[in-house]
Parts: sequence; C-alpha cells; structure tokens
Amino acid sequence: MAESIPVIDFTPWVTDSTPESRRVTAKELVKACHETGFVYITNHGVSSEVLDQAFAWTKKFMDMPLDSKMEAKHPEGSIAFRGYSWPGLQKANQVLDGNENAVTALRVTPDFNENYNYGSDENKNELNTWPSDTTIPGFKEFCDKFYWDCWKTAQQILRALAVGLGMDDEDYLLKFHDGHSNQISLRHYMPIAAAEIETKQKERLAAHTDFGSVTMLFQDDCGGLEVECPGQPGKFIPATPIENALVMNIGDVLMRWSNDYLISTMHRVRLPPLEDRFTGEARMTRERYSIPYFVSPNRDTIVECLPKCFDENNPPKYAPLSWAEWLTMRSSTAWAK
Ligand SMILES: O=C(O)CCC(=O)C(=O)O
Ligand SMILES: [Fe+2]
Repeated sequence: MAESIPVIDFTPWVTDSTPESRRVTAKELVKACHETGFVYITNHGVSSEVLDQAFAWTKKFMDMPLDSKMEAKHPEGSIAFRGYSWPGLQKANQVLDGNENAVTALRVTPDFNENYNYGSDENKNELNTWPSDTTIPGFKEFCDKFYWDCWKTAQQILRALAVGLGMDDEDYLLKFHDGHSNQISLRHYMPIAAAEIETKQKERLAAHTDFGSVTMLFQDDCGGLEVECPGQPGKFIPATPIENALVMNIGDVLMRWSNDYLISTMHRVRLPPLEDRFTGEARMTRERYSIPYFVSPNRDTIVECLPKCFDENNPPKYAPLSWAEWLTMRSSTAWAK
C-alpha cells in the first residue's frame, strides 16, 4: 500500500487538452484516491492571490478580540458546522454509532484549535452566523466569493472522479451536488509547547475521517497534518505543505458510494515535522492556519452504489444511505454538550 501522498498536476484536466490526456489525469486521480485516499493537486484553479487573501482574512478574523469573534459564535444547541467555535468546543472523533459516553471520554484530551465555519446563505438547514460588517468590514464579501471560487475547482474534481471511475457521464457525481451543501472551515491552531501534545494533555485535531464526498484542504507552510497509511492502522505520515498545492481527500460518503473503491482515510493534526517550526526550551511550535472546503451531496441524496463500482463478482456492500441522516449522526458527536 502507498506510503506517500501522490502529487497530481491538474493542468491537463482543466485546460483545453485532448480527451485522452484528460482521461489519463482522471485515472491518475482515481488511482491515488483508491490507494491512498489523499492526493496533492497542483494547478487546481484557485489562484495563489486568492489563497493569500483567504489566509489573510482568516488571520484577521482570528486576531480579533474574543468578544468580536463571539458575535458570530456557534449557535448553542446547533450541530451544524457554522459560526465561531472556540478551543475545546469541538472534538474530532471517529465514533460512528453516536455513543455519547465514548465521545465524553475523548474530550478529556481537548482539541486545541479555534475555527470559523460557513456555507452557502441559501442552505436553510445549516444557517450561517456572520460577524457584522462593522466588526470586520469586507469579511463576508470575501468569504462568499471564496466559497464559490472553491466550488469551481470542486466541480472539476467531481467530474474527474466520474471519468476516472470509467463512467460515461462526466456529470454523474456532480449531479448530486448543487454546491449549496458545502462548508468552509477557517482554522487556527494556536502555538503550543511540544510536550503538551507529546504527553497527550491536548491534541491539535484528533484522528478522524471526513463525512462528505471530498475535501479540498489549503494549508499554510507550518505543517502538522498527518495521514494514516492505508492497511497500516496507527501508522501516520506527514502531509508536508507544498506551496500552492491543495490536499484533496475522499470522505465517508464517497467511499460508500464507490463500494469502498475510493477510500476515506484517517487523518489528524499533530506537531510539524520540521524542527525549524519550534522555538525555545519548551519547543513552542508556531501557529498554523488551514482552510478545508468540504464538498457534500445535496441534502436529499440517497447514496447507492455507483455504476462501474460493482458487478456480479463484486456486489454492492452497503444498503442505500441517506446523506442527511449520516451528516446528522456524524455532526452530533462533534459538539460539547
Ligand atoms: O487542518 C488540517 O490540516 C486538517 C483539518 C481537517 O482534517 C478537518 O477539518 O476535517
Ligand atoms: Fe478532516
């Protein structure tokens, strides 16, 4: 099984190249998602200028006093990933049966990060909570534009996956995604002394798989994201930042949709792999920012084994799944009660 994360240049897919070179790129993408579940994509279409702005806005939001961030705080009682979530409110986990006691036990080691989450204003099931435009002028305007910029790239990824899986209809997967169910998380991992992580007093982000179809992650140059090697539980490798590349991964729903052909791989955030990211005797690591864009199917989607992913020798492994139910189950354990 793969022990490194492949890098794919998306240029042939997004530019006006021949159907054959598009198909080759799509196949490469699917191979990586089959073997590793994680892949770096370069030349993905979100410009470096836009990404610089996205990180600058994230920093600007996180640098605000707590009172201002709490203007947009995660609504109490809601399980939707929306608004500002302060350190300790969320706990990433892999509890798949909704067992509250199991999550309470995990919360003894809090996830030491803060994040701001939003989606489409037209998503009436998961309502946005914005800070006011007087508090942070221009923030919402940028965030909305960035969301739809990312969606352009995500649509290309969904198309490439369909082609790479051998489907005749390039839009087969895309048809279940209208873009309004996606979510962006602006994430800030505060500086922390290495010992606090090493002695498990705190985590930065606990090991988990993502719930949805695919995730596109933009990260700064700090490092710390780790990916589990498929077939080797507990063995994680670093997803060291590559400038301007996004890190794409498959989520649970696409794994199930593809009859386990595309794999939803566990990942977590720990200490950076590079020694120069630490200072002083306490080995304080620097802060880290990351921006995942979670791509999810439309709320009413019933996930049933994709054509090309089953035959008489490889029958569908799973009963149809309601995306809304899966989302509710996986989201419900994320929040402190
Ligand atoms: O911050 C990162 O690098 C990973 C974030 C992540 O895995 C998530 O939010 O699901
Ligand atoms: Fe994740």
